[in-house]
Amino acid sequence: MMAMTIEQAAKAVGGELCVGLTPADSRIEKVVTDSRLAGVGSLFVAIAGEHVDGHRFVGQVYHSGAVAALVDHEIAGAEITQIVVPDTIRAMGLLAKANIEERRAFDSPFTVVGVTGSVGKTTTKDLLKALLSTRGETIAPVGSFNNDIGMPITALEVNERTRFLVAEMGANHLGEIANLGSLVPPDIAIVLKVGVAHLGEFGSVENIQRAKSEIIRALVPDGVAVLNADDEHVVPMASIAPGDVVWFGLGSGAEVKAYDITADGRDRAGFTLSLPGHDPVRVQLAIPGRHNVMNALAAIAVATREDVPVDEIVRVLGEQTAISPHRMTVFGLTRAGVSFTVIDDSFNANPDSMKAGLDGLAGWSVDEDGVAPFRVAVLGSMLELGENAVELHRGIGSYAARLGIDAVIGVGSRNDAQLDSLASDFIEGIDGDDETTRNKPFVALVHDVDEADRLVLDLAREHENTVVLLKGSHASGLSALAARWDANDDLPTGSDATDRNGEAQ
Ligand SMILES: CC(=O)N[C@H]1[C@@H](OP(=O)(O)OP(=O)(O)OC[C@H]2O[C@@H](n3ccc(=O)[nH]c3=O)[C@H](O)[C@@H]2O)O[C@H](CO)[C@@H](O)[C@@H]1O[C@H](C)C(=O)N[C@@H](C)C(=O)N[C@H](CCC(=O)N[C@@H](CCC[C@@H](N)C(=O)O)C(=O)O)C(=O)O
Ligand SMILES: Nc1ncnc2c1ncn2[C@@H]1O[C@H](COP(=O)(O)OP(=O)(O)OP(=O)(O)O)[C@@H](O)[C@H]1O
Ligand SMILES: C[C@@H](N)C(=O)N[C@H](C)C(=O)O
Repeated sequence: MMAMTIEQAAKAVGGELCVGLTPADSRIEKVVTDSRLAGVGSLFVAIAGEHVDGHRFVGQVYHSGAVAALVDHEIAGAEITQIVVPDTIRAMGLLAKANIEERRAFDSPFTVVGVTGSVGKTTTKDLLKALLSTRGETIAPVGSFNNDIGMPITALEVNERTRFLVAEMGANHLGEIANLGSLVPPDIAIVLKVGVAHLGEFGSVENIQRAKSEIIRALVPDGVAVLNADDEHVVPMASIAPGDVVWFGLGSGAEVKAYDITADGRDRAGFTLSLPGHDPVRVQLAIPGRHNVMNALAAIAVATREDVPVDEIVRVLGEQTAISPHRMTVFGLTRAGVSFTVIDDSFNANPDSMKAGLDGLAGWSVDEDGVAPFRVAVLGSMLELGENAVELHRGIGSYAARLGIDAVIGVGSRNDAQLDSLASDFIEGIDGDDETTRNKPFVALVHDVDEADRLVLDLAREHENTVVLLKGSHASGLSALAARWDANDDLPTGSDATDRNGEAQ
């Protein structure tokens, strides 16, 4: 972070300073929210969580070298100097704001790129970090740290040497992006897509559109809006842009545009990139998922604006295989003597990203021995969709069948009736869809990930070249199954495990 003393930090957050054994003019080196990460020069922000209240650790962090604690009530007897505020999360946001203002006042170029959208933020952030890092030190969030805790944590890493900050801004309520944008106003703001993620919380697509447009309103004067030209809900945001608008997409309205899109047998997309003032150039993405063409275009729009040469863009995107975990991560697995391929897209789910994941699975073609894939979709329920949830789940079941997916396993829950019922709606969507009845996939409803694990093994034993997509909301537990498979941990035991898994016990 930028040079800041405890006293200055207290002023920035409007807190009351309770000076302990650390002098008020001690410099803060970094900000942590976890006492286990506190070290010399740390400011520890105490946050009350679901399991423990971070205030419990205020007494300890002094002994790890921390210089101050941000608290919502004074901890009596603690040696460390404390800054007392009404709300520590809010205060951490104000500290991040002060950090960015300090950086802007420092005499060297610095650019904040804000990224929002219903899908693709983290992927775009990862691609952007790789591209902008070729021009200067770039800070970007860990994973999808995109809320009022994660974004300030990221912004507080900015120091004198930082050239770019990529700030991911997420929301499931109106006003959240406005808040993030007021803390860290972007110089460039990307709006990827207005979809239906968190439709239940937002109430309507129009509200999602309003929420995403908050990032444009938060732009600095003359800030640049990078907008999806193909999304009817994003296009109107140009009317509130304070400066230049850069359009990306596949249609005629785009200036940063992809055409002649192809995909290899692992669904890695290639496309011809058209950029104003440049000859068309071929780009091959190293990450799977045709949907990532749009994310790549948004990142390219910013990169070209920041003078990353086109040949560098082509090279970086062609080499960038790693994005944040559980997003279309592909790995092979031999489990209980059975080999299959996993596409782990289990970070979360909504109808747009479910379709993208299923498209990715459908995009797999014959293996090197010419064996056609047996494509299995293991789908957990999608949460936060409100009154449209049943219909949207049925629509996904029917979408999977129409893509020709060979097997659909809905993963419900023994403990959560809503998760269980929505998972069964995937199957209902297939059963009730006349257009798919002639070519129906194998379908099954299971009630926990152990059952899904065993069933996938059965299918993979029967079918050579089985490819399995894992996709569901966080609460569906599929990311835990992905982690279990990645580590190739033991098979679950269960009443029928011996029969099903034979030698695996
Ligand atoms: C505060 C915190 O970090 N919480 C994390 C913690 O939660 P939990 O309640 O279990 O915490 P604890 O009770 O264990 O601890 C409380 C605090 O005490 C600290 N502490 C603990 C032990 C100890 O020995 N010493 C300590 O100091 C501890 O560090 C805590 O500070 O753990 C959970 C599991 O790992 C985390 O999930 C939880 O993280 C919270 C939720 C969080 O907000 N983290 C941010 C860093 C963040 O940005 N996380 C993002 C999630 C982003 C998000 O939620 N986004 C919104 C909007 C998305 C909208 C988008 N889809 C769109 O369409 O725009 C969302 O609703 O999804 C991430 O991790 O990805
Ligand atoms: N442009 C896109 N169109 C459709 N689906 C997409 C797109 N980009 C990503 N996805 C899907 O969404 C999943 C999550 O991607 P990513 O983490 O980049 O999105 P996000 O917006 O950051 O999500 P969150 O808000 O939950 O952090 C991907 O694994 C993929 O299935
Ligand atoms: C976990 C949270 N950030 C999220 O993305 N929730 C949605 C509903 C999901 O898990 O799919």
